[in-house]
Amino acid sequence: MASYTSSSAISSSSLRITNSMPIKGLLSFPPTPSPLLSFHKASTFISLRASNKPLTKSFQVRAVATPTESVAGFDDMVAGTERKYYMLGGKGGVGKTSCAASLAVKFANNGHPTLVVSTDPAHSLSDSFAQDLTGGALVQVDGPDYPLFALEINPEKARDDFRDAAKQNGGSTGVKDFMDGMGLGMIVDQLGELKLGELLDTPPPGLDEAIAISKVMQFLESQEYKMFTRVVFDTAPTGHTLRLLSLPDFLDASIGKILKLRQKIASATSAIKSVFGQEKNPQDAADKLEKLRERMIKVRDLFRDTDATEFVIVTIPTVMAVNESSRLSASLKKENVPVKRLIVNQILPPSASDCKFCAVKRKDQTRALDVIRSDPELSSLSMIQAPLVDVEIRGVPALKFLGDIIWK
Ligand SMILES: Nc1ncnc2c1ncn2[C@@H]1O[C@H](COP(=O)(O)OP(=O)(O)OP(=O)(O)O)[C@@H](O)[C@H]1O
Repeated sequence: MASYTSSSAISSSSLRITNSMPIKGLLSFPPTPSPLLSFHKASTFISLRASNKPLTKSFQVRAVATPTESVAGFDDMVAGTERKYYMLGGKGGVGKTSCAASLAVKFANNGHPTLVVSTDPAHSLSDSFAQDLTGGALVQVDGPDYPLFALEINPEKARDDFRDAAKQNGGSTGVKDFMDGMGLGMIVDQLGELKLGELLDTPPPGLDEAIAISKVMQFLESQEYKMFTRVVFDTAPTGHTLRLLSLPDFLDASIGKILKLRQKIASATSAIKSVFGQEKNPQDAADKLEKLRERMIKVRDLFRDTDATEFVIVTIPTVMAVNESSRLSASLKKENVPVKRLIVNQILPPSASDCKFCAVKRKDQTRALDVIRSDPELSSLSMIQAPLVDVEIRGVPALKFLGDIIWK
């Protein structure tokens, strides 16, 4: 059993225990990974700080742990230099961002130039890293050993781009009215069938995210971003993710139809041509839409690529969250999205003397864990148990701490 004191480095160069309290246990700080967590003390204070920088921020994390049922298989996740994508998703508030950010930190500390992307319209990556990552551009995260960049995609901006491209290609209600007035009923019918006006004016949940992910694909195709060998997505809560999965197919079909329609209209009458003549460069708009369509197909294929992609479900030990995770797992399987791991986050740490509240809570959690073990969808997944720690997980040192517990 390892014993760490104030002089022991608990990680690669960036972190050091700075107080004098000993930590005893099998906490898996490199280089001594352990398959089990078992603590002598239920909780121990450690203080972490970035060693190469002035001690502007020092904080304490109460290290708590609980026995894990299986390990994450991080060796497998970190192996190879070809690019891999990890998408973390689950019910709102279960800890998706914390788990995604901790995985990204761990990849970066293990030699992978890593990109972590939030496609959740309610971003919390900035909060998680305690760094301003807003603005829709790549921002380098301070702290990890290898480059770690974060990107919060602005879904509204992405949607506006899409809306503009689609409008220029005949999707707007204005063009629809015009064509109606011209007696081109057949085309109007097709537009009606596409329900495009509705789609663009009140986009269904998930559209933003689909477009955001397609935007990320656009980034990743460029030479500048070729360096990233691990890409971690912090996705929106379950409902959005589920809709997102069916959206690329839907959009693929819709955009294909818009493009065909555009061709038909363009050759129909010169009057209609003049409508499209309002575009500065109609060919540009068509190309933009065609590119978006291609990226949508890539996104769809990426979700199903067993070699390159894995969807990790994050849940908490409550029956409600577990049931939702089960439905998510079923939907992902139906869509042929590869899922192997389930993180059960915020498990109460062991304690010799539970208060009444904790005892009831623990019983509840045990019941939820039993539900997972007997759930036909979830029982086959590798279950990773992550402890509830009694401080907020904020900043790289704290994320490293969490990551070293979860990703082993
Ligand atoms: N294992 C844990 N122990 C203690 N606190 C945790 C743990 N995991 C997450 N938290 C805290 O729970 C809160 C929600 O976590 P997080 O933002 O990661 O969840 P989320 O699923 O991404 O939420 P949302 O659905 O709102 O995006 C944060 O304050 C985070 O610090």
